[in-house]
Amino acid sequence: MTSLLELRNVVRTYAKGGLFGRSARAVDDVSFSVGGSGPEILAIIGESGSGKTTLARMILGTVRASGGSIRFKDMDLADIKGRGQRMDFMRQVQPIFQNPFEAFNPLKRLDRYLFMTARHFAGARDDTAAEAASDAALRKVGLSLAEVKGRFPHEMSGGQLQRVAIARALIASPLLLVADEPVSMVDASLRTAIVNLFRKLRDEMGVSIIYITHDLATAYSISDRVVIMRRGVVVEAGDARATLDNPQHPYSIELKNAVLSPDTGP
Ligand SMILES: Nc1ncnc2c1ncn2[C@@H]1O[C@H](COP(=O)(O)OP(=O)(O)OP(=O)(O)O)[C@@H](O)[C@H]1O
Repeated sequence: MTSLLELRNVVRTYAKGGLFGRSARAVDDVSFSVGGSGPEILAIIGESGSGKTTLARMILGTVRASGGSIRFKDMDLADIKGRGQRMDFMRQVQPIFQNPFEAFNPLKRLDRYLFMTARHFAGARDDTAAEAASDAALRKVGLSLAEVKGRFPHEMSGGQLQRVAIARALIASPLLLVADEPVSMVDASLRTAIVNLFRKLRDEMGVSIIYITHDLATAYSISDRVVIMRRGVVVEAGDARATLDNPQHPYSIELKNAVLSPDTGP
């Protein structure tokens, strides 16, 4: 089985400015794959500035790699051309952002986003079809269209809104979700619900998820594999439990010791 997503020696540099045109590597020679043996949750773990968001943007195709290759289902992202190919890729690879209040325009009703996605990515031809597709997706995240219709973002809680964002992504029937710190702005009590939802999406809908986080505890509880990054470089990668139970790299050990209290495990 070929991987759903494969990164090989991916590099992203940014100009540092200054007289000599120096550049810095936000992502430096990163290789890993996702979904080689069926749907999975891969956590990318690292502290602020380790290059996680840059990596997510390259996978979503919104930032170009400066070097290396990113292949989605055997198609190099650099070769995607024209609106048709771009829309097809966007349908299959959907983003979930950190702050759902920033993901939605506060002046726009939430159902507008859902209906628009249903029309663009789920082939809904009229209002009835768009409503049906939206309701079906909302039900997968424990909501319904009746609860969301006509409401503005500020009329929902952070946890509800993040579930609406996930439902919007699901309308497209994606194969891969790229979730960048999706629970860091959500109350602790709702974090587990969203984390459990990701598990359900993997198991029941066959969606693979790249779960980007600095939180080792949630990464441990949901991911199948982990990639630990520091300053743009992968320092350790492997099976989630094995890696986080027994980290080998000094940075991973430091991260584990710093973040987790002894009684919460891993
Ligand atoms: N557009 C940009 N221009 C210049 N430098 C950038 C740009 N985007 C990111 N960087 C730099 O690349 C490095 C990695 O940033 P990135 O946001 O990917 O890290 P991160 O792990 O996601 O951090 P955080 O969790 O704080 O978002 C940082 O040093 C950052 O300053």
